[in-house]
Amino acid sequence: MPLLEARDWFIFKTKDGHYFVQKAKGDRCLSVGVIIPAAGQGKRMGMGERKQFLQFHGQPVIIHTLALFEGLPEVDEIVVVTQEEEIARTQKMIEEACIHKVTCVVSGGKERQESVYLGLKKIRTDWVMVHDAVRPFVSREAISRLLKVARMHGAAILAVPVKDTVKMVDDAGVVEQTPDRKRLWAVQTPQAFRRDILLSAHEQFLKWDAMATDDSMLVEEMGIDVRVVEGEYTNIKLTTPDDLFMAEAIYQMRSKKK
Ligand SMILES: Nc1ccn([C@@H]2O[C@H](COP(=O)(O)OP(=O)(O)OP(=O)(O)O)[C@@H](O)[C@H]2O)c(=O)n1
Ligand SMILES: C[C@](O)(CO)[C@H](O)COP(=O)(O)O
Repeated sequence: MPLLEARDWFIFKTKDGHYFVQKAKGDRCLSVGVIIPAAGQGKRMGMGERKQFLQFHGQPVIIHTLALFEGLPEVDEIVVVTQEEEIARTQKMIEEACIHKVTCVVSGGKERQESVYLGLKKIRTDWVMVHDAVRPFVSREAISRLLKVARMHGAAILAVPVKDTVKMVDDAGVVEQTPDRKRLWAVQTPQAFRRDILLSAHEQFLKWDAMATDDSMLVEEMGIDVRVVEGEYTNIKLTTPDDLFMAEAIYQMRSKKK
């Protein structure tokens, strides 16, 4: 919760004593950037080509994702983070696809978190969305909902209610606990933050030498409330080969709607 709410302003105090002043009513003149982490190996997909570069209906997966953000008026800048050896090829794909909002393609790190941090140090916008290159199906409507909430509160993420029952299981494969499903959400990207909040969170985790599987966790650990915005079940992350069948079904469903 903000430390102080004065009419149009929030003042946040984080666990390690940082203060952030957040203008409420989502100051629309603030610039919005997107960091696209695309430096993964795609081990679980298990294909020769890294999954972010797999051809899908005539374009690499990453280009489908970038084209979406290129077409969003709210987005001022895109920074792509990829493997060092993929930078030249990625830049060429971006040029050929006429993606003009990409200001730079930078080399990523061993972990997703490091890649995002390297992108964060390059981007200069007031607001930052972090979106996985391998989530090509997020909708413009969901992104607009996310930005509206983030502008009001400083941090927001897309997520969908969990459909299956989820259990905590110990190392011996024995069920330890069944959390209340009504309170469980499957988290997606984009995740949207004030850039200063996200940068401070990443730098704090670097000091702690700690890891997180999403950017929201870093901000949560700073004691800042992160709002959940309902996403869509079609906003899948291409992770394992079966996801490609789902991707084809989503693509066909959307083509029929056009
Ligand atoms: N060191 C890393 C690891 C992941 N990513 C990116 O983060 C997104 C989500 O990561 P994930 O789905 O786990 O991709 P991979 O790490 O490639 O998958 P795997 O764990 O199967 O290797 C992807 O766009 C991936 O390219 C990244 O930029 N840098
Ligand atoms: C950030 C994320 O997409 C939210 O669900 C997910 O945590 C990424 O996990 P990955 O193992 O790096 O794909």
